Amino acid sequence: MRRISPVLQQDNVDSNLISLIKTILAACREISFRVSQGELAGVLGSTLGENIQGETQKKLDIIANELLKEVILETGLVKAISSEEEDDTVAGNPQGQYLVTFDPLDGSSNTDINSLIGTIFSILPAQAHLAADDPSQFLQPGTAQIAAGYVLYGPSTMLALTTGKGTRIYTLDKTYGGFLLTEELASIPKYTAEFAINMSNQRYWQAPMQQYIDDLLQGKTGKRGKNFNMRWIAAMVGDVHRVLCRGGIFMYPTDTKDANKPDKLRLMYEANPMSFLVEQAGGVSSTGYQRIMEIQPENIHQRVAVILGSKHEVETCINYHQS
Ligand SMILES: O=P(O)(O)OC[C@H]1O[C@](O)(COP(=O)(O)O)[C@@H](O)[C@@H]1O
Ligand SMILES: [Mg+2]
Ligand SMILES: [Mg+2]
Repeated sequence: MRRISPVLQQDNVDSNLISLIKTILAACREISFRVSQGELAGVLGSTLGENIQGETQKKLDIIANELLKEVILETGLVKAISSEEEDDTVAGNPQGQYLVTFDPLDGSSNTDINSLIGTIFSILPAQAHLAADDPSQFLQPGTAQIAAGYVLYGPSTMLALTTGKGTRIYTLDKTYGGFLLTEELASIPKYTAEFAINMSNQRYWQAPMQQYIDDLLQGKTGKRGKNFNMRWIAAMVGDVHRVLCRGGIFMYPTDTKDANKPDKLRLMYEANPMSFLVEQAGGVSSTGYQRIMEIQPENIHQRVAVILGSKHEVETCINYHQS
């Protein structure tokens, strides 16, 4: 099985970018180790703090954020970072070639039940004309991403990574200490009979999503003419991993549950990197109205509606939004 560096070299990835990716993965290996120690490492439970988005921070959110921030900035390759757990962007080397955004710990509510969690990251090009402490340098659409990936801390620790030449899946070999390629090119089946959505929000969705789900739930005897199964992991990283492995449609639509928060998932830390991975595996990712990677971000903590996965099913869902 192949290690990461030769695979990336074969894809003609710049040596600085390879070294940045490997540094991010070194931090993820450390997070993976601490996660596997659970209560023994004292990493479970909540802190007294909240992040900028008013969400209670888990101890692991903070630990993962600090680890990633420190190692990424130490490389000297990065001009600034932006994290879900940081109110503001953090400046690095003014000469750095890259910007990194990350969700240090996705699926925080799963930490206390020993269930799936992960780290999501995205790498953008630095903007020469903007200062290292200027947050507007991050306001680039997802199409500008140079690389994106996630590390899933599950029964095994797995990495999905793209640099724009397909999405590859690696598994952490804990004896050797590095990630080995275990799936050359992920390919999301075009058709699916599996959906993922938080059904408890149904009454708060907009009409097109209500109608799409209603029709889908009718099964074989309804308009769709087939039965669907449902899964919900409560960690986007776990749901997207399933979609990459066997297809499916994952949705977190706009809702009216909280007037201050019509959308839940974050564009820069969750939606864009996952969209890049999904598109590179032959899937589709949209808000229902627009390709997610073409959204021009207006602020770093912006949230968006997300519909992603198997091409035919996502396009069917998009049609409900456009009729
Ligand atoms: O509470 P819900 O509706 O199940 O939300 C689950 C969603 O929230 C998230 O956990 C948000 O991520 P964080 O843990 O990084 O805040 C997504 O990963 C997931 O899809
Ligand atoms: Mg998250
Ligand atoms: Mg998070």
